Amino acid sequence: MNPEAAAFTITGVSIGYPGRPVIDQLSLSPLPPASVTTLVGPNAAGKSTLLRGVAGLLPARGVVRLGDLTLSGATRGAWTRRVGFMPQTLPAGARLLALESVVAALAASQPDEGLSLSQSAMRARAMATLERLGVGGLALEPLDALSGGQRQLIALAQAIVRRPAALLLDEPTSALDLRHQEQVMRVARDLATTGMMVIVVLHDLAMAARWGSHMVVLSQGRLAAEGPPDQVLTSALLARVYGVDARVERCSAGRLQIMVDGVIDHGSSRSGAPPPSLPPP
Ligand SMILES: Nc1ncnc2c1ncn2[C@@H]1O[C@H](COP(=O)(O)OP(=O)(O)OP(=O)(O)O)[C@@H](O)[C@H]1O
Repeated sequence: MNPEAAAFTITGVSIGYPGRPVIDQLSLSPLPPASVTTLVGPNAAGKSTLLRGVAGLLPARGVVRLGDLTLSGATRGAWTRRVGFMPQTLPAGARLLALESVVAALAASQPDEGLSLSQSAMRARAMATLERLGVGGLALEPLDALSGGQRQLIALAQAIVRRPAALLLDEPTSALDLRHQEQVMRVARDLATTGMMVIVVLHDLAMAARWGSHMVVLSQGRLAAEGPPDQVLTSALLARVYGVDARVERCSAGRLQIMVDGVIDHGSSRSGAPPPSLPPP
């Protein structure tokens, strides 16, 4: 168990952009160490804004706490060493090799760690992280030359190489094939079993239900629901938050499946009809 393992709490948090409030006074139940929470919600609900705010990349009001450390009270270095963040996309134009970029992410945490890994130890840890994600073969490739999915895996390696106590992953599987999706979610779960608190933004609700023990649903910057996925995911929630007519069923393997029957328009239900503003086919 990670000795830094501690609950992650978000209380009365508001985050936004100049002239554009997005997250409004959000409070969640404490997210315990050794857990995977999935963060879901419609486009523009504020999921990325929330993660970026609690990662310390956007100004946030309210209290974000990891154990006895708070976002507002910690230095940026102390917070980012303990709270790892994987953005939706890697910044464009990075000229580094993949391995160098992971070493750089690790090196950035060194002064705060109170220990100084040698260059070769950092390279070894970075290489092991790439191999764990199945992309050791990309180590000497320039980031600019990688596919979208490959860049996503390198971004994940950069986030986890520091071994943070809390890990925030923004749609880590959006560009990945089925095998890599499975691999990434397994890594997230394995990291949680070492004591890490992991939050993962996902659009695939069945995947979110499968991999998370706790689900948070955001809608228009506010909390729509949270709790165990099989209690949160109901037809009523999907209608209210996503505007779809859908059924939630358990398949023979015991996993939740979502079957969407149509879009809810003007009070119609299960019509499957296009919105009235569209021309007839
Ligand atoms: N840099 C920015 N400046 C101003 N507004 C922004 C900025 N980034 C996002 N927004 C706005 O904040 C709101 C929430 O966006 P956010 O990206 O957090 O949503 P999301 O739930 O992650 O969406 P998606 O599922 O589409 O990725 C949107 O209305 C968006 O237009």
